[in-house]
Amino acid sequence: MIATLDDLDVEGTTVGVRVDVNSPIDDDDTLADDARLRAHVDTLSELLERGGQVAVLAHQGRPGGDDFVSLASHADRLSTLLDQPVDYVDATFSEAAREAVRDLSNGGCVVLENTRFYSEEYMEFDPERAARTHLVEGLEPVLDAYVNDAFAAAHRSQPSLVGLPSVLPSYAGRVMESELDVLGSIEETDTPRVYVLGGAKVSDSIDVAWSVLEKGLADHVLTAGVVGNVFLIADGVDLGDASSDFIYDQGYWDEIDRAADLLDAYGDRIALPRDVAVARDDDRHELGVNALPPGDGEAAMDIGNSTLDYYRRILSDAETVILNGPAGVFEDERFQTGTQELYGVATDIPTSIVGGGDTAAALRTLGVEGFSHVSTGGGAALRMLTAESLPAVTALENAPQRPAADD
Ligand SMILES: Nc1ncnc2c1ncn2[C@@H]1O[C@H](COP(=O)(O)OP(=O)(O)OP(=O)(O)O)[C@@H](O)[C@H]1O
Ligand SMILES: O=C(O)[C@H](O)COP(=O)(O)O
Repeated sequence: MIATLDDLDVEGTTVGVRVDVNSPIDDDDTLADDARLRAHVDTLSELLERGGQVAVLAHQGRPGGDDFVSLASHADRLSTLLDQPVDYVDATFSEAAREAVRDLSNGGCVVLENTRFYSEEYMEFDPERAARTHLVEGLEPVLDAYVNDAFAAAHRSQPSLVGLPSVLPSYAGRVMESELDVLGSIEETDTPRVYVLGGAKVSDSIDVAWSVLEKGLADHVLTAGVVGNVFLIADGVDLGDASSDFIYDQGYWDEIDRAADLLDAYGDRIALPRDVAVARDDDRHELGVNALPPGDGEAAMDIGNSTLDYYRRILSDAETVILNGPAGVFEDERFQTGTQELYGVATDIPTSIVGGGDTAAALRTLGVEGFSHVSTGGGAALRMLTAESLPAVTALENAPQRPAADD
């Protein structure tokens, strides 16, 4: 049983709130998209309005990446979204950070620096060991409680996610609560239930497919994106060198055998693309699977129209659809059709659940809306779809005793 904000006596309490605001970043190292920040506004404003002091903890990017930047511009944006001053301190658990937290008055909010600027926060620990990291030992003395709202990072066992809840009374924020509610009860949704697996996380998607087919949760699995390409190769289709090299370079070559095993075991419930789109003379050009391989240097970048017709027919009977990952390279407008159309069909299904940070961003760009639930999580949502436990959620379940709620 996980405690929520309803169980927390907030007035006068200093709360460390872990959010996931890992976002696209512009060339000047500032925030390019605030969707993930907006998702956490309810949790943060509730805590502030109920008289708490809030220290926000988050990561941005991965070491070495162009998006591995400070949270200064996130704090600026948060100030606008919360309509109140939000301090920022370029420290996470040092004396400077503790001082900034101690200085908070009731209803005050400070954003601490990118947790991953410190190496421990990019390592995986068990909760007991995570509790003895510098981040946890540095912050614990100035916090009364911990709230985890970072569902999208809940598959990581890093100190700010599993260490702090080992030593502080801990609660799920509103985002975490709603994600666990929806993604944790998929087996109760109406059938026929269809899973659409696209995007580029091939191993994770094959794990999900195994799990939902084996457990009888999926009436159909539709494949698209790089996942669909791997299944086509597993089915004996020659996709040409460009797509094959891409799959090899991404480290997914071994997944072809796993996809073939899955087709052997559950082929009657797995749908494969019937055509693909490639770039030819700078335009989109569709090729039926029978016309493959494509020309030299041409890669399968999207699903084509006959695949869309085929998938539309399967989806027309569905009561529930769960989608993860785009159907094609949506960043290139020639290859947006698959994602736009397929996800568009899904909005007409009574229960439609979408996972994936990139996917959610793509859908906003493409103007596709009207889903029952759009998850903030990519890897975390996929992991949850396999019914595996998430370390940060387990840490909340095992968190220490808490003070009683105010009502
Ligand atoms: N046929 C294809 N060939 C190459 N790349 C593709 C293809 N189809 C989709 N992609 C790429 O897949 C990427 C998104 O896949 P991913 O699985 O990471 O999505 P996601 O789960 O929504 O993302 P996130 O990790 O942000 O949660 C996009 O960058 C898109 O260009
Ligand atoms: O964007 C995400 O999926 C989360 O913020 C987790 O990021 P990570 O994959 O770098 O741990």
